[in-house]
This record gives sequence, structure tokens and C-alpha cells, in this order.
Amino acid sequence: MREVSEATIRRLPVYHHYLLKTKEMGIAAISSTQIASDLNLTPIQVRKDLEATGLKGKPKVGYAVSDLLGAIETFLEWNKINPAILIGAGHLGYAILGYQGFEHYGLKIAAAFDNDFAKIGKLIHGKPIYSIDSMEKYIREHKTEVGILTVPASSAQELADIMISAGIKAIWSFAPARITTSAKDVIIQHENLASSLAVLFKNINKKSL
Ligand SMILES: NC(=O)c1ccc[n+]([C@@H]2O[C@H](COP(=O)([O-])OP(=O)(O)OC[C@H]3O[C@@H](n4cnc5c(N)ncnc54)[C@H](O)[C@@H]3O)[C@@H](O)[C@H]2O)c1
Repeated sequence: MREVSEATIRRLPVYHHYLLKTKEMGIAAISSTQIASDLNLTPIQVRKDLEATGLKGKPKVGYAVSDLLGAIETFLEWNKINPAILIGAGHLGYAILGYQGFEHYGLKIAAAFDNDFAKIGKLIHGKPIYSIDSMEKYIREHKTEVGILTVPASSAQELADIMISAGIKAIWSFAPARITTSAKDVIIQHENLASSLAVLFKNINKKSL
């Protein structure tokens, strides 16, 4: 299978969202030209991106919308649920725990961990909050491979090290700290709303020039 670029992977959920709306409108087939026009992309880009899913459009017909939705879901492995834990049940953690939509994208948060005694033992959006001291044991026992970090930057690396040593293979970190690891089989994805905001403001400024 050919290597699929990160840019393509990032666009696939956008196509998926667009195709769901298309399906809701009762449209059964759609061309790459139409998709490109609606999403402000080029038809070549759309065809190349969608090829990653293994599905090819038919000349004059385009893509069957339902097939394309299924192909994107399979490619992104959204039909496989990855159990995850969240560390840091604060403002951001609370919001993430409450978002049901992640389950459509293959992520199911089973539990959260915190060091604040006022939160430990409580449920947030139905998810149990356990003591951070029990995190390592939990990861080993449940063979959890995905962890979401929503703690202050100062604790992020230390907690990531514990998570990785217990068996976590993928960390989705929101802490503004560069987490590193020497473990070759571990993926760390940093998320930063400030970066997106910086791009947004730069673009606003460009437009107003
Ligand atoms: N990536 C982004 O775009 C983005 C956006 C908002 C916030 N953040 C970052 O997300 C993190 C959380 O932000 P917030 O506003 O929810 O903060 P918060 O203070 O409300 O929540 C942090 C939580 O982590 C817990 N915690 C702190 N140290 C811990 C430790 N050692 N072990 C276990 N739990 C611990 C706290 O008790 C608290 O519940 C911060 O690092 C913040 O900078 C990132």
C-alpha cells in the first residue's frame, strides 16, 4: 500500500463530514469536481486523497456516496474502537470527557485520572475519575494503548513516561510541552489550539490588508 500523507489523512474527516450531509440530502452519487468545488479544493487533489481509501470514482458517475463513506471509515479505522484513558480532569478534560462524538471516530474514553482529591471517586459525564496513583496499574491491567493528556505542561513529560512504561502506545497531548520518548513504537501527537488561532489571525490580517 502506498504511503498516505498526513495532509490527506487530515482531509479525510472533512470529506466524511461533507459526504454525510450529501447523503442526508438524498444524493447517491457525486463527482470529484463537485466535491472539489464545494470544499474549495482541486478535483485532482480530491481524486488523489480519495484514492487512499482504495475506492475509485467512475467516469461520468463519480463516487457512490455510501460506498465512499464506508471506505473512509474503514481506512481511518473508525469502525474499530480504541479504548482510551484521559489524564487531567480539569476544564479541557471535562469537555473532552463529555464529547460523545469521539466514539464515531474510534475513540472510547473508559476512565480518567487526576491528583485532585475533590475529583477522585466522582463521575464526570458518566466516566469514573481515579487517583493518578492507580493509573499505571490500570493501564497494565486493561492493556490500554491510548492516552489523552490534559494536565499542565509541568507534569506532562513525567506522566507520559509513566504511561509509556505501563504500555501506552499513543499519546494525544494537549499540554503545551514537547513530550519526547525513546520508545520507537510510541506515537505522540501534540495538539495546540494556539497554533490554529495564530494561523486564523494571520489570515484575517492578510485579508484586511
Ligand atoms: N492544546 C490546546 O489547544 C489547549 C487548550 C486548552 C488548554 N490546554 C492545555 O491543557 C491542559 C489543561 O488545561 P485546563 O484548562 O483543563 O487546566 P485545569 O487546571 O482546569 O486542569 C488540569 C487538571 O489536571 C490535573 N492535574 C494536574 N497535575 C496533575 C498530575 N500530576 N497528575 C494528575 N492530574 C493532574 C488537575 O487536578 C486538573 O484537574 C493545560 O496544559 C493547558 O495548557 C491546551
